[in-house]
Amino acid sequence: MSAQVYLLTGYLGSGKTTLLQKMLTHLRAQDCKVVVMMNEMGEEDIDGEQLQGFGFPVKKLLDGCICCSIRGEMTESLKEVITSLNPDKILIETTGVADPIDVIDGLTHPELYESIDLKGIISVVDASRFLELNSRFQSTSALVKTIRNQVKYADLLLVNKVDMTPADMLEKVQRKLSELNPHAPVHLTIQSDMDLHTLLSITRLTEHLAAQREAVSNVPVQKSIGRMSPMDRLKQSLGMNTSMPSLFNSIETFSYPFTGPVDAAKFEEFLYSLPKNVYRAKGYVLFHGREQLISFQHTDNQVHLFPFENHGPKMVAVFIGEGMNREKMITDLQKCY
Ligand SMILES: Nc1nc2c(ncn2[C@@H]2O[C@H](COP(=O)(O)OP(=O)(O)OP(=O)(O)O)[C@@H](O)[C@H]2O)c(=O)[nH]1
Repeated sequence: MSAQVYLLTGYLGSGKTTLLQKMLTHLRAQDCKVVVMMNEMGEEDIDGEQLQGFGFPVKKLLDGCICCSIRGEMTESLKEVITSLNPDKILIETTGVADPIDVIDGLTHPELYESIDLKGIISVVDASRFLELNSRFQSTSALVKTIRNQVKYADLLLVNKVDMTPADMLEKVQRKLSELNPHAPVHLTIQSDMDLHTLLSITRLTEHLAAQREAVSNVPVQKSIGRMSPMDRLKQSLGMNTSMPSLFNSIETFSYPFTGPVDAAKFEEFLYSLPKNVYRAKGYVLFHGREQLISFQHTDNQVHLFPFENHGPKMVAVFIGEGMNREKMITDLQKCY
């Protein structure tokens, strides 16, 4: 059985550890095998110390951010945690400056894919500081992009520190959050306090959105155009693909198990022609006429293929993106054999 993974994200000091402690108190009362993975930027593990008393193993990833410098370490730690502890649930608290896209990248390592069930991305927002943070840095800065992605890709938003936030500011924060992510349920909280049964029953928004997408494609255009831009409306009326940002803005992943060796040139061509909404592809594949397993990596239209010494991993491809056309991608992959 795969381990249910909950990813806690949110800017520095927003209330992630406070929430984690509440989740652990709740889970301690149940017969549940839990592992906590904590990531801190420095060499000192401050928050981890606060979690020692709960009786669950705490795996620490220090001195780097799991979304970048120690992403590989997170993958290795996860593999080790899953094989040695076989937990029901893994709670991962990221650093405040981690971009969820990159963390998902670390979580979707082809060797981990089937052992992990990402239940959801929970984002804690400090309501008293969100507007200031959002405008303090240049809108193009990497940090603002990260802060926005923490909201944009959340499956559930905790708008925390409501006790420190004036009512008019709170209203503005909520408006801004719903512009960035119109789909995630929003919970206003003090000390990250919310119903934990609801929190733990979270599901990925992409699952709902896929159902919505199907429903939308079956209804007359007029019924589905309410939230589209004029350009998208025009495109849809012409039968073209729309970007539909407000409808389908959520990061999703899927895996494709290869059924045998593929043609090297065709597969490389497939990778190079992946559309821009596929942010990442990676996995292991066998090519016709070659014995060695090949590890492949695709990002931003760059493709890297290298022989992989270890024959252990399965032949599988993992994709990360937004609004991906899975059927077309699978059809194209099947043409590579
Ligand atoms: N007033 C107020 N303080 C809060 C609230 N939630 C959390 N805090 C306090 O804010 C501080 C930071 O909370 P943490 O839970 O450590 O935040 P974090 O997101 O884990 O912080 P980093 O690990 O630095 O990213 C702590 O002192 C908390 O007690 C709240 O709703 N209201």
